[in-house]
Amino acid sequence: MAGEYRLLLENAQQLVLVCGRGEKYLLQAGAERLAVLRHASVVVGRDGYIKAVGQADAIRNQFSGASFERVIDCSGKCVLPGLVDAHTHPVWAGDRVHEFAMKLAGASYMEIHQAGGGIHFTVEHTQKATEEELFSTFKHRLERMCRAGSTLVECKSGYGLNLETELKMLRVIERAKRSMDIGISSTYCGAHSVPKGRTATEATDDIIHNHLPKLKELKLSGEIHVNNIDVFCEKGVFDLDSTRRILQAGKDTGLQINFHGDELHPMKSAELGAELGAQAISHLEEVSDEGITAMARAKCAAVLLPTTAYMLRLKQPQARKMLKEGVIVALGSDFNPNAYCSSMPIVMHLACVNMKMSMNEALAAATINAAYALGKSDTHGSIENGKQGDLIIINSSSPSSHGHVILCSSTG
Ligand SMILES: N=CN[C@@H](CCC(=O)O)C(=O)O
Ligand SMILES: [Zn+2]
Repeated sequence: MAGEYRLLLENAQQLVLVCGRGEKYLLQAGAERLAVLRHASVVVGRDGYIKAVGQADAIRNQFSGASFERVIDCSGKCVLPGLVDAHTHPVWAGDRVHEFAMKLAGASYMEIHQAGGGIHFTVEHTQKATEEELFSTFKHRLERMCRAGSTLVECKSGYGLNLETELKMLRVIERAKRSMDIGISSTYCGAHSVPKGRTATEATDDIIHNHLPKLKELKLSGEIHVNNIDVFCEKGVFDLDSTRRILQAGKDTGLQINFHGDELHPMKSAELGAELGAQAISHLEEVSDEGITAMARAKCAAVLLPTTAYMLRLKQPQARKMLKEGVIVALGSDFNPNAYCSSMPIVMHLACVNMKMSMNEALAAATINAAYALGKSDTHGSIENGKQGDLIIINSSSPSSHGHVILCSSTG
């Protein structure tokens, strides 16, 4: 085949497609049998999309007359789809390392929050920071994520709470979306905490009557395009009723529902998410059995966050039960000032050790299923013709050994 192409990754020892038949997600059985080709190659076109995947010999013959901007010999190496991080809070100012000492001394996450620290501390500093300062630290954080293999990252606002600062955060995320070689799914999380001096009902009304209409206006003018809506549905933060009102209003504005639920207390968040048609719910350490059943039925992804349970010494989310019941299990780093982990390989490792997921389940959860949680599994999360050429090469012949990412190519 003649023509000009961007990239040829040639003769990988293992080309881990994850899936290869247009699957939108993998349940337990599918995750156990990931699609893998040996001695295989992949071609990415100049538009950044995958044009061919197959045995190295067949690709060599098929593209014998073609030219490539870059050819990489992947002999002895392993190629995987770029990792997808389905939950991060990466835009903020103000270090909270002092709270780590408080937690080690026995304070709980909620005790610190209720005493005006935690999210409130970060909000105070983020409100004062300039857009430029926020962008500069955010950019470095994204670069670190990319170096660890993430090529698509969900990024939340939520340390502004007032409209002005929420928009500042969303503008920063939008700027990265347009200027950086990493995919971003942006989330409006104005209901991350109840602002000091307000009730949850007042905050809910403000979000519904002021924040969401403004987001709609900015979308129409092409200034900011947000993908998801999030609420921290938790005892002492937003109760089930306020959560329902905000999520429904967000959905009516055209946003995908993707929210924090059942983290510290059982809230029936999973049941609510399934009823509202949520694309995903994160955390779920305290999910009920009925909630798990409802999520499986509604094809609502569970975004599990092993760093949070580790950092806060919470009980682990019941990954095994969710998988057994047919829930789509995805993973996220939950990168935030309280859980400073930008590496999806570490997240996958924690998921295996602490949540008892198999290595293949963790890989499916950090690729195709995380892409599904963001409504992007048509274009991301596996190595298939027509998908974005987001690929990582590791200097190891097997995806599960201790290889390092040596190239992370994202077409943004
Ligand atoms: N639980 C709520 N939000 C974050 C933590 C944010 C913070 O503490 O700054 C989470 O997902 O873990
Ligand atoms: Zn979070």
